[in-house]
This record gives sequence, C-alpha cells and structure tokens, in this order.
Amino acid sequence: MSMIAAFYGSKSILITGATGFLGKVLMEKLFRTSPDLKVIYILVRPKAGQTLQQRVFQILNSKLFEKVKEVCPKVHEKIKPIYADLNQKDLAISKEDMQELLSYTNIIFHCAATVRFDDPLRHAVQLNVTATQQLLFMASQMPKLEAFIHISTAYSNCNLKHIDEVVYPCSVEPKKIIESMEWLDDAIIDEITPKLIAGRPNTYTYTKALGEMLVQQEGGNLNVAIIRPSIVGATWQEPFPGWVDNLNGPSGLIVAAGKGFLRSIKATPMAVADLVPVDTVVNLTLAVGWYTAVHRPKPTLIYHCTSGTINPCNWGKMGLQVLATFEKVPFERAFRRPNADFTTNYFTASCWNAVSHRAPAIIYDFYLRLTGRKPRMTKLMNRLLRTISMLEYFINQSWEWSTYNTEMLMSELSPEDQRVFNFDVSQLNWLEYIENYVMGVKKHILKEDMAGIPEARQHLKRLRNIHYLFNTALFLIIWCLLLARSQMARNMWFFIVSFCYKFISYFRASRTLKI
Ligand SMILES: CCCCCCCCCCCCCCCCCC(=O)SCCNC(=O)CCNC(=O)[C@H](O)C(C)(C)COP(=O)(O)OP(=O)(O)OC[C@H]1O[C@@H](n2cnc3c(N)ncnc32)[C@H](O)[C@@H]1OP(=O)(O)O
Ligand SMILES: NC(=O)C1=CN([C@@H]2O[C@H](COP(=O)(O)OP(=O)(O)OC[C@H]3O[C@@H](n4cnc5c(N)ncnc54)[C@H](OP(=O)(O)O)[C@@H]3O)[C@@H](O)[C@H]2O)C=CC1
Repeated sequence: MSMIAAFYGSKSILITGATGFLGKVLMEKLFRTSPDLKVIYILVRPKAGQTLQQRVFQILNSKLFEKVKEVCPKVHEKIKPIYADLNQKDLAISKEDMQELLSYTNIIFHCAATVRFDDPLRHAVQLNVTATQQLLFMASQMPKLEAFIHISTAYSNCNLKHIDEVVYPCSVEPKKIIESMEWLDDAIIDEITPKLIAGRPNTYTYTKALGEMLVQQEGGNLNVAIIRPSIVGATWQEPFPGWVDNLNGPSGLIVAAGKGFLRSIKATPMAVADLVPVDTVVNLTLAVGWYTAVHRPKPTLIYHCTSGTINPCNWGKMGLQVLATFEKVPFERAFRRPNADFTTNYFTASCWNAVSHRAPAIIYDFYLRLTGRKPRMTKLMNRLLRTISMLEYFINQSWEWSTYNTEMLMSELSPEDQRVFNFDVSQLNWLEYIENYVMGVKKHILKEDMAGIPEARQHLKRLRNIHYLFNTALFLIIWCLLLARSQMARNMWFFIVSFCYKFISYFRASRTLKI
C-alpha cells in the first residue's frame, strides 16, 4: 500500500490554480490514487462566460479525467469550487466560504500564478506576491493545516548560473514592493521595472523570486515547502502519455513549427533543454506534501524538479526529434513544410526571419488580397516572432540546479511510493517522450484526428511542389533581370550555353561513331 496515497485518503485539500495545466494533473492524480479523500476545494474565477460549475464540469468531462471517473465515480461531489479572484483584496472569497476553508483545510497546494512573461509589474506582483501573502495569512488561521506547498519556478533565480535549493534574497524586500504598488503610478512602475528585475528577463521570474522570499519570511510557523519545476511539458506516463492542453513553453513552438510558420529560430543547439513532464512535477509535489506534513522539516525545504543535471537533453536533439515526428504524424493544413534551422548568430537569425518568416507572410497576404480576402498572415507572424523573442533567453543558455533535497526525498519513499509517485527523470527516454509530446499537441491542442494523416501528407507534397515551382520561377526571373542588365551575366550565359552545345555535339558524335 502506498503511504502517500493513504496519507491523502482522509484529507481536505485546497488547490489554487486547479484550472491550469499543472493544477488539473494534480487534481487528477489525487483523485486517482486517493479516491477516498474528503474534499478538494479549488479557488476558481468565472472565465470566458463560464460559471465555476461549468468550468469544473468541463474539466471533469475531459479525456484527462476518464480514468478518475472509473476509480472515483463520485468525483463530482468531492470537488468544491470556491469563488475567488487572486487579483482582488482578500482574494474575493465570501465569508461563509472562508469560514469553511479555515475550519477544514489540511493541505494547501498553491499553483496559481500569472505565467505571462510580459505582464506589467503591478499585475505580476498582485498575482505572484500579494495573493501568495494573502494565502499565507489564511493558512496561518487554519488550525488543521498540515502543509503549505508553494509552486515556484526553477527560473526564479535565472540571473545565476548555478542554483542551489535555497531562497536567494532580492535587493528589495517583497513587503516593500507590495506597499509601493499601492501608491506608485503605472508610468513610474514601468520606469523602475528594468532596475528592479535586473539580471532577469521578465517580471514573471522576478515576482516568482519575490514570492519565494515571502513564503520563507511569512510561512515561519507553518509547514512550508517550495517546489521549483523547470519547463513543464506534456505528461510522460500518467494518466496517459502526451497530454497537454495549453501553448505555454515548448507546446506553442511545436504548433508553430508543425504548421510551418516557424522555420528557423535563434537557439543554441547544445544548450540544455531543461524540460520536466507535468506528471513528474505532480508526483514530486504530492510526495513533498506528504513529507512536509509528516516529517515537518525545518528550515523550509526547496525542491528542484529539473532534468538537466540528471538526464540532459539539448535543444538540438529536441528539435531534430520534433521534426522526425512531423514526418510520421504531420499536422493538417500546414502553411509551409516543417523545418527548423537553429542559429546562434543574431545577424543570421535576422536574415532567416526576413526570408523564412516575413517574406512568405507578405507574399501570402498579397495572394489573399488578390483573391479578395482579408490579409492576416503578417500580423500572425509578427506575434509569433514577438513570442519567440521572449523565449530566446531560455533557449540560448544552460543552468545547473542542485537536486539534493529531491534526491533525499526519493530515498525516504517506500519502493511502492517510488513506483506510484515516480519523479526520477533518469528513466525518461527523451526520443519517446518528445514523440508522444508532439502527438499529444496534435491530438489535444489542435484536436486533429489521426485519420487525417494521409490527407496531411498529400498537402505537404503539394506544398513541396509549390516550393520547387516557386524557387524555379524566382531563379528564372532573377536570371532574366541579370541578363538584361549585366554584361558579365550575358558572358556567363553565353559560356554556359556554348559549353552545353559542345558537350551535346560531342556526345552525339561519340554515339554515331560507336554505331
Ligand atoms: C522544431 C522546433 C522545435 C521546438 C523547439 C522548442 C523550443 C521551446 C522553447 C521553450 C522555452 C520556454 C521557456 C520557459 C521557461 C520558464 C518556465 C516557467 O517557469 S513559466 C511557464 C511558461 N510560461 C510561458 O511559456 C508563457 C509564455 N507566453 C507568454 O508570456 C505570452 O503568451 C506572450 C507574451 C508570449 C504572448 O502574449 P500575447 O501576444 O498577448 O498573446 P497571447 O498570450 O494572448 O497569445 C497570442 C497567441 O499566441 C499563442 N501563444 C501563446 N504562447 C505561445 C507560445 N509559447 N508559442 C506559440 N504561440 C503561443 C496563443 O495561444 C494565442 O493564439 P490565438 O489565441 O491568438 O490563436
Ligand atoms: N508551465 C510551466 O512551464 C511552469 C509553471 N510553473 C509554475 O507552475 C504553476 C502552475 O503553472 P501552469 O499550470 O503552467 O499555469 P497556467 O497558466 O496553466 O495556470 C495558472 C492558474 O492560475 C490561475 N489564476 C491566474 N490568475 C488568477 C486569478 N486572478 N484568480 C484566480 N486564479 C487565477 C488560473 O486560473 P484561470 O484558469 O481562471 O486563468 C490557472 O488555474 C505556476 O505557479 C507557475 O509559475 C513553474 C515552472 C514552469
């Protein structure tokens, strides 16, 4: 019997960010391995015209939860959505709900965050720092609370090259930053943002670092732990390989490459692609929750959930495997044939952007205009290039994360728990994982059916023919222009034609002689 599964068996658990990528997989695993848990409270806001109940209904009816419904048929009754908005003071939780949460919660998993790289500092602070402070305050009033698990990111200290499992202080105290957001106006905040985030590429990584500091400072009397995953990717094994449902991290670029929009990228092929499957992160999170509640380690432990030091894969290998999978399972209605040229040089990258991205988009928009349709490709391409420019920081360098606490935790687990809550990435076969990831993107994000593969292949063949035709036509046009304007080109042309004529005459003469 799994000790971890048994531990969660009788608990009331509070999850923030349960509607997100990680949160959904966390809920799924909890219900599947501990179907008799008491209740999972989830803090949710209405979104895209859907009520809380509709959002929960949609999650439970997704493919991700198919196995859960077999082992825990009453799963609907065990999820309690609580209206909350982390953007608001007191998280906008009603008095009755707050009372219930304070009275019964045993474990908190704090996953909610803004993961956008371009969020204004004020918003990122509100979500990733102030809301964390408010949740810690709530936690401090929970008599039955056994553990508070905070999900951060391995990149919170990406200004360093070697990162240990410790909280590194930021130059300004998080409480001061929270206070200053109350009276500084937006223009001044924008002005000081680059100075505050110094060394980090965006407000996301900075505010996640502030969040960690706050957890360490204000979680003093609680049993707190911090988990730092690197780049979270599709599921590796559970509940099935390749599940993914959003475009963050590599998923968006896999879509862009598979559809033929992204053809080259400024990336260092030898840099480590520090991906971790989402089910690995979830297994570690649940093991940490158990360990923190049962063993109450002091001081606060931080766990790195990374792959680079244990089982490294680099961006070059990943790119090649992604392309190889496109050969097997092409995406439908691609704009161009998938290709991925990696370059580390800024000038080459700019040239490739002009030739491989902007020019085809302009030509396609011209074609759309000619056929009376609204041009859209240039706009889409500009957005894609903007996204890529934000990810470049992470795909052109490597980091080293120590993993002593994570290894220590593994050694504390029983053999059964090591199997059920496996977070050992040394067993990960990258080629297989990436293939399943790409297929998962096709099935679960693009909602493409495998039955459409022959048609997708035909479409790629047509694109290849168009590509050859286009290149031949372009070559001929350029050549004719050169002939009309340059004596040297004409001389070369004369030389080539007379050479070919002589060669053919010689070939004919030698054949006649043989006969
Ligand atoms: C063969 C090639 C091989 C592949 C090589 C793979 C390379 C992978 C590189 C991955 C590096 C990832 C590094 C992450 C490291 C930090 C990890 C974490 O802690 S943090 C956790 C990770 N956090 C993140 O990854 C957040 C990154 N994302 C952002 O911060 C924002 O989306 C944005 C600022 C990039 C764009 O903002 P904005 O212009 O306002 O646009 P919206 O947001 O409104 O979306 C517009 C459209 O773009 C769509 N789309 C969205 N994302 C991506 C994507 N990645 N890509 C492509 N597309 C994407 C989106 O669906 C939408 O489509 P539509 O609905 O219009 O059709
Ligand atoms: N994905 C990755 O690559 C990595 C993620 N992480 C960390 O993991 C955690 C989860 O990330 P992930 O699941 O990928 O992110 P998602 O963007 O998929 O999910 C974010 C969650 O936070 C919720 N949330 C955001 N704003 C609010 C708000 N104002 N009120 C209530 N809820 C809100 C979202 O709710 P809603 O559905 O309503 O928007 C959603 O449930 C984060 O802490 C992130 O920093 C760390 C490393 C890498």
